[in-house]
Amino acid sequence: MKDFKLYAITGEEFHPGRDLVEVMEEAILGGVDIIQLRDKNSSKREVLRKAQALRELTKKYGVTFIVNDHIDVALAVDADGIHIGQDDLPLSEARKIVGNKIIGISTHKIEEAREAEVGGADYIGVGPIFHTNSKVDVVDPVTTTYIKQVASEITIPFVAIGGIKLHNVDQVLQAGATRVCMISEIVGAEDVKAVCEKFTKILDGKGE
Ligand SMILES: Cc1ncc(COP(=O)(O)OP(=O)(O)O)c(N)n1
Ligand SMILES: Cc1nc(C(=O)O)sc1CCOP(=O)(O)O
Ligand SMILES: [Mg+2]
Repeated sequence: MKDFKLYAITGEEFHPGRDLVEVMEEAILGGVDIIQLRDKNSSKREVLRKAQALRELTKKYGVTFIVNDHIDVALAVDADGIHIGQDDLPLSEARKIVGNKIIGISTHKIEEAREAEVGGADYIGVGPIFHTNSKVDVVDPVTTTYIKQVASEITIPFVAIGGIKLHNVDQVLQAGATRVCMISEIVGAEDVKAVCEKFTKILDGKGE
């Protein structure tokens, strides 16, 4: 897969009154290089409509597009890939359906990371690093210790997620992460593009 650094997940509850595509376009203009559509509340038809719009946007900018949970929607809009959790379809079954599209898997402990790597995942999510209010059924924070474990052992790309903010991202990078993923800190920002530019600079080693 094309490598990435700054991963934004949609979260419309964090920008009431603002258009989804507009917010995600600002994020891309600020340096986000991969976007995931995550929508826990809409009907399948509505998720499809949003996925079509985000597919068009990400194509325009050459940004990778991932769909969370809905493999059928990902296929319908020709997304670049899917993101699945530990309770979703197993990787081997998902692979039969999506072929060589990107498959990302959430992991919360090293055994899950090893299994994902051996099973042929394209990347793993590593989290939640810190406390997060953006996911209801979330496990306790795994802390930066888990990043260190993954960084020292796992060879496929990994992205840190969960409670990551401008004020704590340094801890995440110091632990060995080179890719970060956020919902609220990005899409809930007053100036989405400016926040993403700050993250981009930090990830490029040019931040303050
Ligand atoms: C990059 C990334 N990492 C982890 C997750 C969490 O996915 P999942 O465990 O499927 O939980 P939900 O997002 O569906 O609540 C993710 N979406 N993206
Ligand atoms: C969707 C999700 N998955 C997580 C995991 O650890 O698997 S943490 C998380 C929420 C991330 O949102 P925020 O950046 O607002 O904390
Ligand atoms: Mg999911």
